[in-house]
Amino acid sequence: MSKDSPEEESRAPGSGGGGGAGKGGSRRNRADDNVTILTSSMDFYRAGRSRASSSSLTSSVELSSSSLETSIQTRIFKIIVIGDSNVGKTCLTFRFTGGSFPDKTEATIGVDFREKPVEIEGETIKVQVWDTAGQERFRKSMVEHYYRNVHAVVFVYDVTKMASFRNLQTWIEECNGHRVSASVPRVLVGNKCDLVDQIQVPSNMALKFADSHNMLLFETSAKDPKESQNVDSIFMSLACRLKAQKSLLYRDVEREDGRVRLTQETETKTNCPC
Ligand SMILES: Nc1nc2c(ncn2[C@@H]2O[C@H](COP(=O)(O)OP(=O)(O)OP(=O)(O)O)[C@@H](O)[C@H]2O)c(=O)[nH]1
Repeated sequence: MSKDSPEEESRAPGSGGGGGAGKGGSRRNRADDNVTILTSSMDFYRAGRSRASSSSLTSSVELSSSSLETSIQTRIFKIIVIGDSNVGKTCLTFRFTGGSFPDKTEATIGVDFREKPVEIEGETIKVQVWDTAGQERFRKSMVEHYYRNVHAVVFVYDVTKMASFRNLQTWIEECNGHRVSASVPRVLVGNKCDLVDQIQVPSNMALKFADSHNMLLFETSAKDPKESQNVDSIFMSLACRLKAQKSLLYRDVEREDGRVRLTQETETKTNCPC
């Protein structure tokens, strides 16, 4: 799973830049407190080298009362990026949110979260990307926070490291073990495709795995600027899907420990521009 996992032990990279809760990871995440909006059903679509699948669900919204109005005005989608250490999670999130490849990275400790506002069908949405730690020792205390109120999950492997692909099953099990609904959209990303001479994970093998887990597959490179659009597609496909799923029809409001709990009915729209 990670560098500390049974299959592979690896080095300590490091999260270049970003705006995170970051290193150390034990402080409370502001981002985790606010929004939970969520998912229903809609067909996945193909984008670049991606494959389609579908799923459905109902959901609930939990907003801290003080931020209720603001949160409804600007929706925030929490997307977590999961996978072995060194597969390029930091670089992918950096590429999407900052538009570049970091010169240098170090092992992510806890989490780094970065936000990018995107416009979809006239609505500005904040895509909040949680770059998680791949090394077990740097993620232990944070795992609950990763999965809490998550809207979508990006599983990453390194196309030049078969072990990182094999470990995906463990990452998926961890995700399922944290009660992440099967209907929360998930995608699979094979990173480092620029290293063409070193590829160990054939596309057809990855595709088969993605299909069997109802996920889109993106094969891309955080490093190669020509692939930046494909990197954007990973997150935009999820944002479009989440937006389409969320027509908020509040049915029930109840107060719980100073928080307002809203039950929402979701409605599927199919006019996503992506
Ligand atoms: N060639 C190539 N190298 C990459 C790519 N993406 C990341 N790397 C390199 O892979 C190493 C690890 O990248 P990170 O983004 O730090 O990996 P990580 O998955 O965030 O690692 P942890 O924080 O330990 O979980 C760094 O040396 C990057 O420069 C890519 O697309 N192509």
